[in-house]
Amino acid sequence: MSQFMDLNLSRPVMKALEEMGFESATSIQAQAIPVALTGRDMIGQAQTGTGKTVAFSIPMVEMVNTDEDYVQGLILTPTRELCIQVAEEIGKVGLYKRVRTLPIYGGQDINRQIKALKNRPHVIIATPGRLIDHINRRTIRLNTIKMVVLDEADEMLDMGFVEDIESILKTCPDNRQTLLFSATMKPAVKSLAQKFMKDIEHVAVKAQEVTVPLIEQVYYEVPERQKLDVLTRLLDIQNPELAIVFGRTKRRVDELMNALITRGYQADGLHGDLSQRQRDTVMRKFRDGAVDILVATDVAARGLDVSGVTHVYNFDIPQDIDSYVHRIGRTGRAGKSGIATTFVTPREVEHLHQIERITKRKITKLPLPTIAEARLGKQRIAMDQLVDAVAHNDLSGFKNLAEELLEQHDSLTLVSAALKLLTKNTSEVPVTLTAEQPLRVKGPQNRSKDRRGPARPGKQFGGGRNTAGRSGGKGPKKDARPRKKEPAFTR
Ligand SMILES: Nc1ncnc2c1ncn2[C@@H]1O[C@H](COP(=O)(O)OP(=O)(O)OP(=O)(O)O)[C@@H](O)[C@H]1O
Ligand SMILES: [Mg+2]
Repeated sequence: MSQFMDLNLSRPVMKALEEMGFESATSIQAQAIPVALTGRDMIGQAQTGTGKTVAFSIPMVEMVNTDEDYVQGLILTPTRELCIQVAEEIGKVGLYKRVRTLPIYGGQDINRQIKALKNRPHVIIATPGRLIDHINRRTIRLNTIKMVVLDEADEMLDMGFVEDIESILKTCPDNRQTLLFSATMKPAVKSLAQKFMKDIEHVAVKAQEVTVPLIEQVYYEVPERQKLDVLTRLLDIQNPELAIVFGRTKRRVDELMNALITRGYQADGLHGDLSQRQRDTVMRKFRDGAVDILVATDVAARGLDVSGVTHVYNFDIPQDIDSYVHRIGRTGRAGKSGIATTFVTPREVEHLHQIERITKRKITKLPLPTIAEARLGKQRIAMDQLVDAVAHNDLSGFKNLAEELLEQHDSLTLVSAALKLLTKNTSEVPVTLTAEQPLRVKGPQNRSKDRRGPARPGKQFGGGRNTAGRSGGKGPKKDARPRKKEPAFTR
């Protein structure tokens, strides 16, 4: 464990880190920060949830000269939610240095952004599409940029942002510093790096495994039409603090969210067809714990850091192995443990084994949960609620009635009745979901349904070359128009 103290950081940054409650630097922070502070270009790779955001936020904040009122730093992120989150994190690191930050993302009123730009932010955090819009309108100029960070660089390339990113990097001064971070890398990133970075230092935290050991990984072989019952049984048994359930398509996410609500769970959905206002509301409710189940497409797979996510469920097996790594990485963050559960239909079992082979990690097969186990789980939840009420509620207004009841019935019967009333009885309400086709990505004719663009040798199910992915040469896709970026069948 390294101390931040050893990294030669400025006082305001040290004070901010202290306030954030960080005692020591994580491995990637200890390794990447000194390199980045020298001004060198860097590729940083470390497992999910290991603090890469702070690893680039510190050098960024240290680099900014707050005596100057122009944009000096740029951070690109693949999704809007991540853009907001990274802006908040860097805002915290830069608080005492008074670094002004501004998130710029699609779906938000552009005039509001133009107005906010008048406050002369030092660091802009942006999704590529919207940034390009601003560059074209000349409302943002990048000729004063000293440092660029690409967070989740591989994902941005996968999403078809390659042309946008190239044109953004071309607009920045040649002598800028470029940092690139992700938990997963692939050849396309290397070729981007070769084109736009100089004298690159590779900082990779040597991990035994691609996935985080603190995440327990299990799977269930379950026929498509039984998935919902199995999920609700698991939710009853496991009673997650917060859970993310990943579905393959937007339709799937909508249907699943409604099904869970029908069965009495507090769920909400996130995907690219929602308005930005809806997306913001969903994320806020999930972060506040007002909903405890977030049903989402892969739009939530990358970078999102919500504390309290104890469980991730892959209701549908992800389209590729990197997506698996990032999805399950929404739990087991910052040293906490988590459980990642994947459903595979009988025809998809081979995909699961491929994930095991490539991540070099066994995923344990478990027997399907029974109705009896789920019933017991629900009763335990009811019991917890009752015990919680005993501990945290002022019950004085109920005591007279309670005494009256105890004159007529014995306490065992009364408590049992209270438990019965508290036990959820909606978990088996029949709901039908539209069936998803099993994952098949072997032949080119199936690839048209593939979320991912370029071939990723050894990482993609089936291994063959992709012919119709998202970066199929159809030009840049703007995040201002999420529908284009997120094919209906994928997100
Ligand atoms: N030095 C530290 N000590 C304790 N917690 C930390 C430290 N640095 C970061 N964290 C916390 O760890 C969590 C994960 O950090 P972060 O989101 O940066 O991970 P990441 O490596 O970017 O993961 P991903 O690959 O999923 O994007 C955050 O809640 C962050 O506040
Ligand atoms: Mg991250």
